Amino acid sequence: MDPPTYFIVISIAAFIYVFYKATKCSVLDDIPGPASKSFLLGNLGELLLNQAGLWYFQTDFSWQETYGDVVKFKALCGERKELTRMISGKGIFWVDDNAHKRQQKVMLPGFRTPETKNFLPLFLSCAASLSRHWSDHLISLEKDQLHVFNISEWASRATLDALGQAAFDYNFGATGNHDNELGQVYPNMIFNAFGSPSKTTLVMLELLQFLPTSLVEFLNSNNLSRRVAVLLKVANVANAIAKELISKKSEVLLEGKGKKDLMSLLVKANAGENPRGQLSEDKILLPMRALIFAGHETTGNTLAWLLYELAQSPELQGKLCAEIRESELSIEDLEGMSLLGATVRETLRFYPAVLHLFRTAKEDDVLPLSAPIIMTNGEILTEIKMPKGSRVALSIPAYNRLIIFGEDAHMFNPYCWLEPEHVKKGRASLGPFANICLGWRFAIIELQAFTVELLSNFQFSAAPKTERIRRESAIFMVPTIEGEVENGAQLPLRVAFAPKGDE
Ligand code: HEM
Repeated sequence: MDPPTYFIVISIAAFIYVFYKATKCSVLDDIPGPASKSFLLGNLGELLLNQAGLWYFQTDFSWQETYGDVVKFKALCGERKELTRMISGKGIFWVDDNAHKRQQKVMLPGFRTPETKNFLPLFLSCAASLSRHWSDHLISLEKDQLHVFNISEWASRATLDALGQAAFDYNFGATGNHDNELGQVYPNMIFNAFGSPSKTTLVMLELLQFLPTSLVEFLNSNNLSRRVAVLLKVANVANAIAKELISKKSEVLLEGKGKKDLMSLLVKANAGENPRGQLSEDKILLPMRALIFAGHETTGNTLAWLLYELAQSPELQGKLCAEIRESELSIEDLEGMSLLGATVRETLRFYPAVLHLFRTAKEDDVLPLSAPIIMTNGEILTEIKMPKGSRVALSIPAYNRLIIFGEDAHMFNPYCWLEPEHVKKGRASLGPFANICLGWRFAIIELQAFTVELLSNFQFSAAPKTERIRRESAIFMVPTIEGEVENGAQLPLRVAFAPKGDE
């Protein structure tokens, strides 16, 4: 078949499939939910073209309030695998079943509590490097002149450097404007690839996911669209650096001089596996891109949102500064800073970096419900029968505002984590710390270290554009400015030197 005919056949097959999907009846049809807004996109536009989470919990109209905690919505929602491959390679986020377990097992030793705690000095040093950069800039200004930094950009750069050093013993040079290629292509990568998509882009992305993987891989590898080009560029640079790093790590390990960064631990753990459980040489590259993806934009965006909240609340900022002043910077002290811990936890709840988890039932299954739901036909269900192939999108922003987090779950209130009752009701083990992220300890210590270092040196307050901040949905929750969304991730805050001592 020549390429044009092949393309026409594929397009017709895709259309028939889409038509079949859009009109097919399902046992899930009686679950309450909004009417479909578009034949091709269903309700996907409402989910992905608005501010992150808005459709679940905005006060004047919300899916959560109108339909409850389980909502049926229409979308093609094909397999997300190709999307995942393009972002993070065929690593832990792409593989299933046994391959997933193998990758988890090999990565786990790097994420245990003692190993993660060892990263504290390194995080503090990366945060100090950001502080120096900002200080130099502030010193160069006229006296009393306040400076507005794009916190989003700097948080992204600094957390990329922290990840590079902790995970790979590698300097991306993102904070210091060095000439590292990866340090240049990674910041803002997610927004450039996924931020503010048009309806056409969404339809194309959805349709791509119904084509055979090999064809999609071929199309993507040759596609010159701006968004795909961003991802390809990052993938190529990351793969080249990963290869260079792995060969260095293996040599060092063979000489018995392995370091304590995640990648060295991973190469070591893999070498210690029995040959059947070992990842092959090319597969050991896979975690690197997955780790950069999972461990940089997540903490970068969370840090930006945390500073945003502090800028809105001088009282909270002052109390945190006081707590930090009274403590040393050891790991024990960090653990003892209860308001700091509560603020980080509340930021993770209120601004969840990851917006959705997508899951597909591999076989007929039953989804138990924590509370009964009333179907449109009046039936009351305490569990949902999920036929094989059913797709579920878990909204983390919606989950994190459930009543289980308290009556004031719609407000940012770190103090609630200090109330013994709040934690006793089991909330501590929910949401932010749910058991799905390998890097959660890493993330908490990193966020604490950055907050301590930055608040020890600077004061944050709102800038003129701060009130126009939007929560952009770009796989992650990314801050942008109303009216300037096309300029990418932005969180402008005024930064000044912190008053010294009792000033
Ligand atoms: C604010 C920070 C973070 C948040 C909100 C977060 C959130 C998440 C979520 C929701 C998942 C589940 C994804 C899915 O199943 O589709 C996940 C998985 C994962 N995260 Fe994180 N993460 C954060 C930081 C980190 C860091 C710093 C690292 C590594 C340095 C990391 C490494 C991973 C890995 C390896 C997985 C895959 C685990 C598996 O599939 O078994 N994360 N994370």
